[in-house]
Amino acid sequence: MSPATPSAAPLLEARGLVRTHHGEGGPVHAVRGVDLTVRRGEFVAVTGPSGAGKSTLLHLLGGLQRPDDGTVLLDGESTDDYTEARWAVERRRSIGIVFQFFNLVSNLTVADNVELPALLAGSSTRHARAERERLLTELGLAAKARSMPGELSGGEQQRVALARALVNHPRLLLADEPAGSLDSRGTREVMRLLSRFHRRGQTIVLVTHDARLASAADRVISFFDGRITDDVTLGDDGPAAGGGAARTAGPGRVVELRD
Ligand SMILES: Nc1ncnc2c1ncn2[C@@H]1O[C@H](COP(=O)(O)OP(=O)(O)OP(=O)(O)O)[C@@H](O)[C@H]1O
Repeated sequence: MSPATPSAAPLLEARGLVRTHHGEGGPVHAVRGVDLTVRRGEFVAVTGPSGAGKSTLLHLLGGLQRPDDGTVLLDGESTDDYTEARWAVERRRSIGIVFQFFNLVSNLTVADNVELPALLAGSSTRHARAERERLLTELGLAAKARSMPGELSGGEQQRVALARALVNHPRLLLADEPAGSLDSRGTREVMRLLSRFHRRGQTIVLVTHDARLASAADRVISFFDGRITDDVTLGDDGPAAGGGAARTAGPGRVVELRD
């Protein structure tokens, strides 16, 4: 199957995003004015050194943190007036998130971890179970449905987290260093799965400090000191939409991550 062709309509837009953290050591200007447009079907990687502000940016895009200035638009709609509750609904229904440390509910089985967001979003028990079975089978975890998260390897836990993030068919998947705590095998597996879901049309924004992982995406944004410093569409002659100087690059893709 060939990669999904992004449509013209932006799924996600950031305009002039600014976020300063106020810690004990004084203000940290984590995001200093970011303009970014992500089209439906794109797989965008945001890469840069530790402390560049990548996680903060991802948190702003998913409503986990609020910007000091600027706007996030989802499907063209401003989120400026979104309450925490509204963002929570958005994350339950249309924005899936995977984190470096999985964030599974440790006292729920694998099956329940995956079903829970579906039930919270209003799915029937039957539908939630069917979706859970489909995803766990696809991710090679059907035999682990009754296990507790702590009984699984890191790679398996991250696959459960991926199933949980995808169970409601979100428009957007945000991934924050999803392979950051995995060994090389687990890393390859997670990246292969991200590529697979992307080929089926899943829009993904991946944050990683690892440039090799970033090259599994079809667009790579370099982030440094709170700003976009480069925006490259890989293996495509068209410019990337919005934010930073777009250019194209053919070679250097990490093809072995694809299945
Ligand atoms: N809640 C917070 N309070 C204070 N400072 C913070 C907070 N969160 C992040 N920072 C600081 O903001 C800067 C950007 O952090 P962020 O986690 O966004 O960067 P990153 O590029 O994702 O880094 P890493 O790759 O190490 O996760 C860092 O200097 C970090 O210490």
